[in-house]
Amino acid sequence: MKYTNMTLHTDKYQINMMYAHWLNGSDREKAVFEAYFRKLPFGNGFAVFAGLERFIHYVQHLKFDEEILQYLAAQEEGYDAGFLERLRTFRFTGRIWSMEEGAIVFANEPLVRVEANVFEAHLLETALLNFVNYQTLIATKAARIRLVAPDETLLEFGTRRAQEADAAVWGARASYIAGFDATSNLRAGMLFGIPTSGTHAHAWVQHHETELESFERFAKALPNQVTLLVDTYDTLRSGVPNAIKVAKRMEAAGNRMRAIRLDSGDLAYLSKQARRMLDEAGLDYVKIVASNDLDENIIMNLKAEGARIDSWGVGTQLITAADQPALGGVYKLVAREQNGKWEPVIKISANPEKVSTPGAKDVYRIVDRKSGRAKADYVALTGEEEVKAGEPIELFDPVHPYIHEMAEDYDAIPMLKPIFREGELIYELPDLDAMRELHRKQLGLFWPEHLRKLNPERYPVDLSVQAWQQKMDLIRKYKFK
Ligand SMILES: Nc1ncnc2c1ncn2[C@@H]1O[C@H](COP(=O)(O)OP(=O)(O)OP(=O)(O)O)[C@@H](O)[C@H]1O
Ligand SMILES: O=P(O)(O)OC[C@H]1O[C@H](OP(=O)(O)OP(=O)(O)O)[C@H](O)[C@@H]1O
Ligand SMILES: O=C(O)c1cccnc1
Repeated sequence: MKYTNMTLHTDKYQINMMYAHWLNGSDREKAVFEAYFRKLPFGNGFAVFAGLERFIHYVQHLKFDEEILQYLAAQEEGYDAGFLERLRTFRFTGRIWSMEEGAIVFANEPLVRVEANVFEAHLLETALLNFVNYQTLIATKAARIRLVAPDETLLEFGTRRAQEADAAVWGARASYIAGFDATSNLRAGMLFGIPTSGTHAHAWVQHHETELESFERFAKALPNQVTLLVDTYDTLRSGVPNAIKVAKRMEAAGNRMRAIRLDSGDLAYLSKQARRMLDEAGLDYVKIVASNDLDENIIMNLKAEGARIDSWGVGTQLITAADQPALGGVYKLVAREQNGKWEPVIKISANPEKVSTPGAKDVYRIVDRKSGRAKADYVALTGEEEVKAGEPIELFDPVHPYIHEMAEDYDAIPMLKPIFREGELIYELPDLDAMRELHRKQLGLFWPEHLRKLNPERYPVDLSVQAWQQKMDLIRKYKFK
């Protein structure tokens, strides 16, 4: 890579706003921004948060080096030399709170909160949204696939179709957090410690005189890792019978074939036939892997058809989030410091869903003590004490306020964790297996109605009365002044 410094991985307007703040002398005024999305992807009932590790690394390594400063100096904006000098010593000195990777998250709740001088807070927007929107999208897609295949092995095969190299490795990581078992991408394996797995391509078979010879040679080369691709010529007449011959020879030498792979045709029919043939040959331990443009809908259909598939290889549809290629996460200013005091700010819109919720906020997952299940997420202003003390709180839907109830016997789990304080990293990033475990445990908090793939029941994200009241007051102020 020619250039790995990510500091200019931002939209030019951030630098222009930083410049204008610097010229006006407002660059050290404090601001609070929150990142959230307004609509869940894929019609799903939840999303899986991911992207924090990359964001932390980015924040820690922000540096306007000589090459960057020279590039900025040459821009037609004509930035003042004093501004460039200010950038030379730039580092992030603020505070950040975030959801943890693997957490179950919802629309209209803060996922990341940045409290910093406005100069620093602006710079982070683009990269933060870029990382979190993509990784959260892929983790959510992976979670949908995991939910339809709870007991099978899931292999991430997407690199060749990913939107370039970063998407491949970070997408592999996001998939692993949300329940995939392995990736075919060795770089993702090496960078993040994700288990890796690989079979062979049709080219291996085509490169030999006969399919049987190709299978034998492959089995000889990798006796502990033999998965044979059986659909190059004729799956049931040639591929499976040849694989059986090789498996039997392996048995005689004290080895066991792992699996066969089906990559075309009717995967339900072929897997049932192949299973029967393998079982009849006494090879019930040889597993069946399937691939070929799979997604959660096809996998669910295949299972409903009684397909005998132990392991699913999923590429294109997962890594490109093919049915929804972007998550619309946004980063909005919610408060600013004025004469040493915090002042909430609002963005009004003709579209009610786009009216922002003013004030710095925390998110609590309200878990009913009787059922042990999550009832709602409760978004409260950062200073509010009732929910922290477990006092009765009113849960009401901010879009339909007539829908409300009191919560009394609950545990409130604070969802936003402190990540940076005065520019110092204070969060210990868990390893990937701990993130997977966190994800699995969080899923267990929800009723299945909120998790189902098709038309899930909407999980409530409620505003505290104070947050709601403050929003109403500001709407009135701007609408009627
Ligand atoms: N029993 C089934 N029910 C529903 N969908 C299936 C079933 N079997 C396979 N599919 C899916 O149908 C699609 C078939 O795609 P397509 O016709 O392009 O594949 P093919 O012709 O079998 O193989 P190739 O990839 O070599 O073209 C794939 O997405 C596959 O996963
Ligand atoms: O289908 P995906 O979910 O993306 O999974 C990865 C695919 O990549 C490989 O085939 P390749 O793309 O090389 O060729 P093919 O499409 O002709 O099978 C593999 O055999 C899978 O079919
Ligand atoms: O290992 C495999 O079988 C594999 C890996 C990537 C893409 N298609 C298949």
